[in-house]
Amino acid sequence: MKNSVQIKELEFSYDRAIEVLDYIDFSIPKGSFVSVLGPNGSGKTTLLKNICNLLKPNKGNVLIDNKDVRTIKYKELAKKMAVVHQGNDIRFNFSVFDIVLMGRFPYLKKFQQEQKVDIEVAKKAMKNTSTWHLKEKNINEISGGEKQRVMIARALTQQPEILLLDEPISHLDIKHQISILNLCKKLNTEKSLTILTTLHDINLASRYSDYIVLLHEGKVKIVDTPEKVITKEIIKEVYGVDVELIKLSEDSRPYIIPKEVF
Ligand SMILES: Nc1ncnc2c1ncn2[C@@H]1O[C@H](COP(=O)(O)OP(=O)(O)OP(=O)(O)O)[C@@H](O)[C@H]1O
Repeated sequence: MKNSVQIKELEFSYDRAIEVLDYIDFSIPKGSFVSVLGPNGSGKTTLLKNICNLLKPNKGNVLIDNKDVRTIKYKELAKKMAVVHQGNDIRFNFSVFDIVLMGRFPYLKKFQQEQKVDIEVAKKAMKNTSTWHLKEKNINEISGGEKQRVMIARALTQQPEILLLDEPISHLDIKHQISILNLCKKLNTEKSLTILTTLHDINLASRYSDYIVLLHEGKVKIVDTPEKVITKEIIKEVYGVDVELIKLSEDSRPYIIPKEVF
């Protein structure tokens, strides 16, 4: 199987004294759905930022389709990979539609106006993320969950081959959590879009992922299928929580219920 992303012997620190990522080495097969899990501060966001070339590793490198990400031109990379970061503070008063349409920048020449096709792509992405009704609103006058969906629409407007998502469902209610993950899964199965997402919800990660990368204190504890990663022993070791595992009859995936509840 071909790999979309290869992370090779990667090490990173914000200040040289403290290693934040320590020898990260794994590959993401083309068209797979991969979740990055791990406790607060384990390095998930930092890893994503290294993968999309926002941070530079101290050692090792990231290959996208066998090319070092640091050698790929900005627009070329933006056609391959779209990223939805956490936070998304936008200082200017753009309309939601203008923000989504900005996702077409890799396809436009300098000062070139968006064409009909660009508008159609943006509209489709907004319909898919249930944000079309927000199109005329000011980006700073919508809710946190709505903004999160708008930023996903913008990323999809880039028509990438790889989608990197940092906590994409953290502000969403259960209905929108499921609809965003279902959309990702649909694009993943039907269009072979490679998905790499950080998540905190272990059960949703188990339900949707082909593979889970579990980070612990800046190191990869395990990369494997949900069945192999989500065990009582591993969850206890990494999160320090006792859990019960359950399996539903309709799928073979493990789900957890915490035991330490009073
Ligand atoms: N800009 C920064 N400068 C210095 N240290 C940072 C910076 N950003 C993060 N860190 C530190 O790097 C480590 C990893 O942080 P990171 O945000 O990658 O973790 P995370 O797994 O995404 O956490 P969370 O689940 O809380 O979002 C933490 O110890 C954090 O304090």
